[in-house]
Amino acid sequence: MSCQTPIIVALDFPTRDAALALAGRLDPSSCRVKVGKELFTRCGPSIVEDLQAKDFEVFLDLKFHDIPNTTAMAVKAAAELGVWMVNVHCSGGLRMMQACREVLEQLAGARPLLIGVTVLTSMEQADLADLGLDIDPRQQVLRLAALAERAGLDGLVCSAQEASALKDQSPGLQLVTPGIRPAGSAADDQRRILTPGQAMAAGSDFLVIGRPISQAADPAGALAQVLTELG
Ligand SMILES: O=C(O)c1cc(=O)[nH]c(=O)n1[C@@H]1O[C@H](COP(=O)(O)O)[C@@H](O)[C@H]1O
Repeated sequence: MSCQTPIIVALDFPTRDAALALAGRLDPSSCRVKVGKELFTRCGPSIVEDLQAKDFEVFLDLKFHDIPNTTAMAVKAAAELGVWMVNVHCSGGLRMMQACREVLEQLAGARPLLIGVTVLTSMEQADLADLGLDIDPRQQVLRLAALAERAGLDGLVCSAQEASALKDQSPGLQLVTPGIRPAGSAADDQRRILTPGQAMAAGSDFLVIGRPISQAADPAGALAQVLTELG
C-alpha cells in the first residue's frame, strides 16, 4: 500500500509487542514507520519484516557511520531487507557516502532512499562548540548538505528550521525532519523544533514524529490531529 501522507511515526519501543501494538492502531495509508536503534537492537531484522507484512513502508534509522566499505555493506544489507529509506551520517565523509550510493546503484530492482543525517535535532550551537565546531548549526547543516549532494544522496535528515535554506541551496534533496512538536507539546530532548504545519510550510518533505504520537493516550487520534493541521 502506498502512503499518502508525509508522516513517519518513530516506533521507539523496547519490545516487538509494543511496536506492533502501535502499528496495529495505525493505517499504512496514513503514515510510514521508523525502526530505530532501540527496537532494531532488541528485535533484529524480523521486526522490519513484521511491519512490512502489515503493509507499512519502513524507514530503517540506524544512522550508519563507519569506514566506506563497512557502511556501504550495511546499507546493502538494509536494501536487501526491502526498506523504503535508510540513513547514514554525513560526517562519515564524501567517500563514505559515495560508496553507499554506488552499492545501491549496483542492486537490481527497487532500492531505498539514501538519506544523510546532518546535525542531530537534539543539538544546538553550544553542543557543536563542545565538539570543537565553532559554527552555527544551520551553517554546519548547509555544509554537510553540499557534501551529501556531491555524493549523490537522495536527501537529508535535518531540522525543519533549516528546510527553507536547504531548499534554496539544494532543491533536489528530499528533507526528512524530526524535531516535530505539535503546539503545546513538550520538547523533550529536542532543541531545533517546529510544529507540523510550520515544518511543511518551510519545505519539509517528510515529518518524523515519535513521542507526540507514540506516548499519546490515543496515538491514532494524535496522528489524525497532525493530519488535520496539515489540511
Ligand atoms: O534520523 C532520525 O530519525 C533522527 C535524526 C535527528 O536529527 N533527530 C531525531 O530525533 N531523529 C529521530 O527521530 C525521532 C524523534 O522522536 P521524537 O523526539 O520522540 O519525536 C527519534 O526516533 C530520533 O532517533
